[in-house]
Amino acid sequence: MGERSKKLNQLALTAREGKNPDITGLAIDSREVKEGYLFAALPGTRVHGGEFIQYALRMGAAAILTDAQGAEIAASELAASDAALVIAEDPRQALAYTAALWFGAQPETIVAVTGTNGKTSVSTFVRQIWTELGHPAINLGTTGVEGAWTAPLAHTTPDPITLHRCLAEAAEAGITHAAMEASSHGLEQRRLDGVRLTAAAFTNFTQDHLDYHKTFDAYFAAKAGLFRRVLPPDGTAVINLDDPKGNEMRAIAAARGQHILTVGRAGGDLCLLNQRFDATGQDLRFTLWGKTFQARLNLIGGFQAENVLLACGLAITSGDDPARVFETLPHLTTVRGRMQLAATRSNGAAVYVDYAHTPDAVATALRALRPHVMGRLIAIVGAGGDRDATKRPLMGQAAAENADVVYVTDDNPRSEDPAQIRAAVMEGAPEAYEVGDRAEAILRGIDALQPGDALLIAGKGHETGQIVGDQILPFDDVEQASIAVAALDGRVA
Ligand SMILES: CC(=O)N[C@H]1[C@@H](OP(=O)(O)OP(=O)(O)OC[C@H]2O[C@@H](n3ccc(=O)[nH]c3=O)[C@H](O)[C@@H]2O)O[C@H](CO)[C@@H](O)[C@@H]1O[C@H](C)C(=O)N[C@@H](C)C(=O)N[C@H](CCC(=O)O)C(=O)O
Ligand SMILES: Nc1ncnc2c1ncn2[C@@H]1O[C@H](COP(=O)(O)OP(=O)(O)OP(=O)(O)O)[C@@H](O)[C@H]1O
Ligand SMILES: N[C@H](CCC[C@H](N)C(=O)O)C(=O)O
Ligand SMILES: [Mg+2]
Repeated sequence: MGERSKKLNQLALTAREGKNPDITGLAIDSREVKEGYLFAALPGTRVHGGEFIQYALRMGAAAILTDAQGAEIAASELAASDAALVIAEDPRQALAYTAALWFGAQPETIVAVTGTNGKTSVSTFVRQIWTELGHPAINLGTTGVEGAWTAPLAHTTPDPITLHRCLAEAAEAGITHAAMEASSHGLEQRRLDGVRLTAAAFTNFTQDHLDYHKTFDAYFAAKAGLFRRVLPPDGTAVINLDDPKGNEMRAIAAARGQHILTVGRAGGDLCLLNQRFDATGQDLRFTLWGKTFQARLNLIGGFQAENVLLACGLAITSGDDPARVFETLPHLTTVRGRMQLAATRSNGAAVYVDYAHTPDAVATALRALRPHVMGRLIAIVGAGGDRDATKRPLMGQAAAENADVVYVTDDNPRSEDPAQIRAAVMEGAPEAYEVGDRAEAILRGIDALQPGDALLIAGKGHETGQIVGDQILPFDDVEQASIAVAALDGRVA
């Protein structure tokens, strides 16, 4: 029996007596099962994975991990099979710990970031800081695996098999430091269980994902799971105190015996005293435990200072000298698709691409640009299909309140009627121009730019495709902005 199979057995997943499978791999999807695999048949939102046990057994599964319902669904097939059956009360949790044991290795230092907005930004900045300080590092999340090696990921927080495979590959490749995003779906579905976290950060809490979590309380509880359950008692919680939910999250972390490092403008261990903006970024003055520091940040957006200080908090709590951490700040670079200067018109007007896809993010991104704009601020906004529908009018409203001109366009309609999504966004922005075709909206927004104006193209950030029905059509806001500027100004942007 292989070493990994022994570990699985040690886990004593109540394996069926007398059956001793020689496990060769793990799968969460029956279509990926190969001879000797353990298939995790999980309860889903559309269907119970138990429906696929029969297929998995046919493909050679040697063990099935499921719950009582899954076992009942496939009772007759399981009775006729030699495969070990593991019935767990929470099979997602059991799978996550099984994957952690199976893949084994993890980077020594792993930190996670949760919050409605800013996860990708903070985890990317932590990785950039670590890299500057000479640590082999990656970040993993919405933009995939980035840093010392890169790979695409389907989810912000991957399923536990993908996640633990990725962490093991990273550790085996010599990566010592990893910063990851903890999405609320990922926390709720226990995708992070078994990850040996040393610290975690909380950015902020505003509306998103109510389609999945149903209520704000349930959404918050999912995020709090990072500090209540996943981060161990001797870890460090880095908390943004400026968010109205910051104190509640701090109390949750403290009750679990975690060390606390607070970040904020109004106070905190790491306290932002002053920001002075200019055309290419900002100069910061801040204190750490009462001692004052200054640093240059070549990043647009007041909120990026909060993200950067949270990242500093994570780096410091992971053992790096604070003064050295702060010395890296002038070297931090724009996170792909976050307040990214995509093009400049020949009249000097700037075009930014940003991933704002929540009401708070749309407001924050537009407010962040205001100090940099002499003329009008123009916004292009849309909302994704098959996602929280209640945020759509609020996103429109956030655009209408914070921009001078608004274009409402399509984001990723997915299975929904794009016209209906646009209508919902327009409820909050009745004066907006409605231009369904995203490329045309970008062209029109850029055409409207006068000297001193700026345009924010919100919603898709780094994405390189537009999801329409079952298809992913190539689409890249940065590229479209360049094409539009070239067409209008007769030159390459
Ligand atoms: C709502 C949600 O998170 N769904 C995830 C969930 O799917 P589900 O529960 O609906 O699964 P299902 O379709 O009912 O199927 C049940 C089970 O049967 C299995 N199955 C299904 C078909 C088959 O032929 N064989 C088979 O074994 C499935 O793998 C699944 O385990 O479990 C699947 C397997 O792990 C995920 O792929 C799927 O992510 C879907 C695609 C998704 O879009 N998730 C998004 C919303 C998401 O997770 N986003 C977060 C947040 C991003 C943010 O912060 O903004 C992220 O971390 O990316
Ligand atoms: N600290 C912040 N406060 C408010 N808004 C922010 C903050 N940081 C980023 N944003 C806004 O949110 C957008 C998404 O940022 P980012 O990708 O870092 O968030 P995320 O939490 O990873 O999002 P996702 O849930 O899609 O993974 C940015 O493009 C910006 O508009
Ligand atoms: N991680 C986010 C991404 C949203 C991006 C936006 N372009 C959209 O499609 O809604 C989500 O799955 O809700
Ligand atoms: Mg993200």
